[in-house]
Amino acid sequence: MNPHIAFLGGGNMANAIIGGMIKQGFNPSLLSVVEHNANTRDKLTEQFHISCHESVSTVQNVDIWVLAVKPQNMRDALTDLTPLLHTKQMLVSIAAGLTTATLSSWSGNHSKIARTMPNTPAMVSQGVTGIFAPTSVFSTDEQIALDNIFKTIGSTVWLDTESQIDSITAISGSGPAYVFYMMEHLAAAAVELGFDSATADLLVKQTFAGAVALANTSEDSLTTLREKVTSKGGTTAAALNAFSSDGMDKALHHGTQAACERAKELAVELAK
Ligand SMILES: NC(=O)C1=CN([C@@H]2O[C@H](COP(=O)(O)OP(=O)(O)OC[C@H]3O[C@@H](n4cnc5c(N)ncnc54)[C@H](OP(=O)(O)O)[C@@H]3O)[C@@H](O)[C@H]2O)C=CC1
Ligand SMILES: O=C(O)[C@@H]1CCC=N1
Repeated sequence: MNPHIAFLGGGNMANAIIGGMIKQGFNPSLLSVVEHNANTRDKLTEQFHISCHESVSTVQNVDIWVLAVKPQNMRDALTDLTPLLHTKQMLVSIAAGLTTATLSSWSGNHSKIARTMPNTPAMVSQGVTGIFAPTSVFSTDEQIALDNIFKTIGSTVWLDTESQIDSITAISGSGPAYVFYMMEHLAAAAVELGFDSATADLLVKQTFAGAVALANTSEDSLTTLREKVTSKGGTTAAALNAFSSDGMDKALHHGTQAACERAKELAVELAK
C-alpha cells in the first residue's frame, strides 16, 4: 500500500518534490502539505490538487512526515507536530545541517528519523537525493518505501554515515545554484561578445544540456571529454588557461568546502 506523505512546509523544495512525484504518477490524494502562508497554500492546491492545511492538527493518517521548513523554523514547526506524533511514523528531514540527534530532541525523542538531501531538479524528475536512514532504525521495507519516494524525482544515493549528508549538501544539494551561477556568467559574457540576451540564453542552456547529455552517454571520463574539445594551441586552451590562472578550479573547491562547513555550523548554531 502506498504511504500517505505529508510535507511540513510547502516552499521551493517541497514544491519541487511534489511536482516531480505527481509528474511520475504519484497519487495526489496521498499527498498533504502543512504550510502557514495562505498564498503558498492556494498556489499548491491550484497547481497540484493536493490537500493543504494551515495546521498539523487537521492532517489525518500520515505515514511519513517530510520536514521541509528552513532549518531556522524547524524547532517551532516540530513543537506543533510533536504532540500528534506516534512511534511508527517516519520523520524525513530535507533540512541542511540539522542532525538526527537535534531533530529527535525537538520531537519528544522520536527515533524514526531519516535525513535526506534532494535538489531542485526534482521538479523535472532529474534530481539526486542523498539518503541517510540506517538499518539500526529503519526496516528494509521502510528503506524501500523511502527509496521509492525519492526515485520518483530522480536518482538516490544511500549514505553510510550522517556526516556525509553535509558533503552531499555541498555538492548536489546546493549544486544547481553553482550551475546557474556559471550559466548566468557565461550568458553575460555572450552578451559582451555581441549576442542579444535571448540568443545568449539559448547558447548557454543548449551548451550545458548538450555537454551533460554527452557526458551521460559517452564512455569517456569527464577529463577525456574536456580534452577532446581542447585543441592544442586553440581557443579552448586559451579560455581554460585563463580560468586556471584566475583560480576558478580552486574557487570551486573552496566554495564546496564553505557549503559543507556552513552545514556543520548550522547544526551547532541551531542546536543551542
Ligand atoms: N531550496 C533548495 O534547493 C533545497 C532546500 N533544502 C532544504 O529544504 C528546506 C526548505 O527549503 P526551501 O523550500 O528552499 O525553503 P522555503 O522557505 O521556500 O520553504 C519553507 C516553507 O515553509 C513555511 N513554513 C515555515 N515555518 C512553518 C511552519 N511552522 N509550518 C508550516 N509552514 C512553515 C515557510 O513559510 P514562510 O516563508 O512564510 O516562513 C515556507 O513557505 C530547508 O530546510 C532547506 O535546507 C534541501 C535541498 C535543496
Ligand atoms: O542553501 C541551502 O541552505 C539549501 C540546502 C541545499 C540547497 N539549499
